[in-house]
Amino acid sequence: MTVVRESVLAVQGLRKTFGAVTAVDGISFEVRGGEIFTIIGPNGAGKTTTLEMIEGLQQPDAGEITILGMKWDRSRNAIKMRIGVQPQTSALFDLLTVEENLETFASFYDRKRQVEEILDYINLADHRGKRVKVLSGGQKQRLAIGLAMINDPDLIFLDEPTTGLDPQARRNIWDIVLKLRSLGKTTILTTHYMEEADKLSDRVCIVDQGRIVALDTPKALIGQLTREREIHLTFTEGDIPAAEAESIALGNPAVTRVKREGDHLIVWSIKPEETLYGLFGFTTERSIQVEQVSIREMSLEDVFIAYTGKEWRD
Ligand SMILES: Nc1ncnc2c1ncn2[C@@H]1O[C@H](COP(=O)(O)OP(=O)(O)OP(=O)(O)O)[C@@H](O)[C@H]1O
Repeated sequence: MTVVRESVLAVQGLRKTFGAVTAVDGISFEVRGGEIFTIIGPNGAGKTTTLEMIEGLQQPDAGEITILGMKWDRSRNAIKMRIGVQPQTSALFDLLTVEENLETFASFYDRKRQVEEILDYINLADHRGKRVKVLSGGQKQRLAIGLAMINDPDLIFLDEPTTGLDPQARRNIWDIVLKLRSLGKTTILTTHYMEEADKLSDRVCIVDQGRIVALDTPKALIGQLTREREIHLTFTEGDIPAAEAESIALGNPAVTRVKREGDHLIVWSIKPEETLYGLFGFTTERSIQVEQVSIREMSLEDVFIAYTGKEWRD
């Protein structure tokens, strides 16, 4: 059975320029209920500007935004009640405690979740009495997400919630994002981290220079790439067996390219299993020992490079 989920956000032809800079250059997409939808792109790609226009914080030069069936110009208050925007950590009240920050934000809304419940979701119950100024970067980000959840929104916006955090603190944020999905919430996330987009997202929208270069599930984006895979082999007995294996690999029609650096051989093949089978046939026959073998999986980073021709930098 196919479950058709309703559209919670539709963006059509969004544009924004700042003087000579076109920050957002005709962006269109649709987000369905319950999705984690990630906008990823390098610095200056237009992620924040796109998000802020959708959040009603910046006025687009052109384009249409429909949130939960409503438009900003006609239903500003109704939209604000049903969305949650993660504030910058600099907007938290430094001298108030975690709990007091949550209570203050809760007082702005009629519909709200219990502070207790939010403390559990963001895993800060043990730190509820601490002032914000003594929290770690990761704890501040978790509190900021908690503040975005306080009005029990249907749609939550998280703008680079993990930038600058260490790997463990980033994972703690991922857990919260996944919890949001299990609560049935829709999350729109921006990030520079490809691995994060891959792990968390139902769909990823890759932007570069204000335009969408690719949009799909991480699996589909990676699957659309060439079937070519990179095989790495390191030979125990050094350069000579590696050079022989190089010539065997070059004779395989599935192999598109070979590169050898001393005892290390890299083989690009559109049929990696078949190529490896051939190479292992040769090494077994010649009693050549292979120290290490690996096949590099394609990632969203390869998708970005394939679509833009540019290297990715975090
Ligand atoms: N208020 C502004 N005035 C002038 N230029 C702006 C303004 N806001 C954004 N820009 C420019 O628009 C482009 C897109 O910026 P934006 O912040 O949306 O990108 P981003 O993808 O969020 O980048 P980052 O990952 O660095 O946050 C950049 O070239 C930026 O310098």
